[in-house]
Amino acid sequence: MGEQDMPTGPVNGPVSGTRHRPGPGNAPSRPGRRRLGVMGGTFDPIHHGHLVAASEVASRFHLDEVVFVPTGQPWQKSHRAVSAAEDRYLMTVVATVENPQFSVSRIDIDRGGPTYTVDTLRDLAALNPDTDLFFITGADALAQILTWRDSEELFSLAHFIGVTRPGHHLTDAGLPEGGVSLIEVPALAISSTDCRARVAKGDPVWYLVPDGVVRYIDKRQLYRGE
Ligand SMILES: Nc1ncnc2c1ncn2[C@@H]1O[C@H](COP(=O)(O)OP(=O)(O)OP(=O)(O)O)[C@@H](O)[C@H]1O
Ligand SMILES: O=C(O)c1ccc[n+]([C@@H]2O[C@H](COP(=O)([O-])O)[C@@H](O)[C@H]2O)c1
Repeated sequence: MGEQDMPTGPVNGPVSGTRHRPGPGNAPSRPGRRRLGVMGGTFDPIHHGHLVAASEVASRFHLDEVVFVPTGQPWQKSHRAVSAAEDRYLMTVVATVENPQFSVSRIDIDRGGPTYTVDTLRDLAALNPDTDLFFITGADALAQILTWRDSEELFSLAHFIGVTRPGHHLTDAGLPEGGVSLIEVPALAISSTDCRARVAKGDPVWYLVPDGVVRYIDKRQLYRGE
């Protein structure tokens, strides 16, 4: 099945409101350049929804690598306490260590201050010459993108890939034409919020997050008092 022929029907809600069919067909493809996926997130904790999204986009967009970038200070999550950046960073390393295509960057943590994706992409572009950047977002994050800092500049720095997420409507309405691709990924109704709540209640998170992350949460006693 060719990329343009892939099913566009809903897995967990319609992929609609698009100006083009979902898929990588409108993503830039420039010969000789590296293709680097960027998966930004708070990862508190990282779960299989993040990993499946990154893996699926890497395959469909023929990416050479996906770098996971844990946020330093996620300013749009200031209404709740976020775990220490070092814990979120280490859980992300533990979760990705066995996949040779995955890596983790500390740039947003080490920059300090509130995390803005425009800074993430500027820094990654400077560190990676001759590379095209593909920023991966779930449907919920994509819907908020016009509230991000310098949102108009984002689309000149990277191609954005919106992925389906159970309970959220995936759309590129209002976003620059050609700047975004929408794709369907295997539906995993997992959120970090739910994982934290489960740990707080004493419910298992086995198989929602990688085994090493279950052990890390336990070792560091994360989310117990929430
Ligand atoms: N189950 C999922 N399927 C697809 N994309 C996801 C899924 N969970 C998170 N994402 C995407 O991964 C990125 C990082 O998400 P984040 O670290 O905020 O996780 P979260 O589960 O949404 O966290 P929280 O519940 O704390 O808000 C965002 O673009 C988000 O939309
Ligand atoms: O740039 C911004 O202003 C901005 C505002 C909110 C979220 N983001 C980015 O969106 C990604 C997912 O964020 P979050 O808060 O849903 O984990 C992560 O890379 C954040 O840095 C970026």
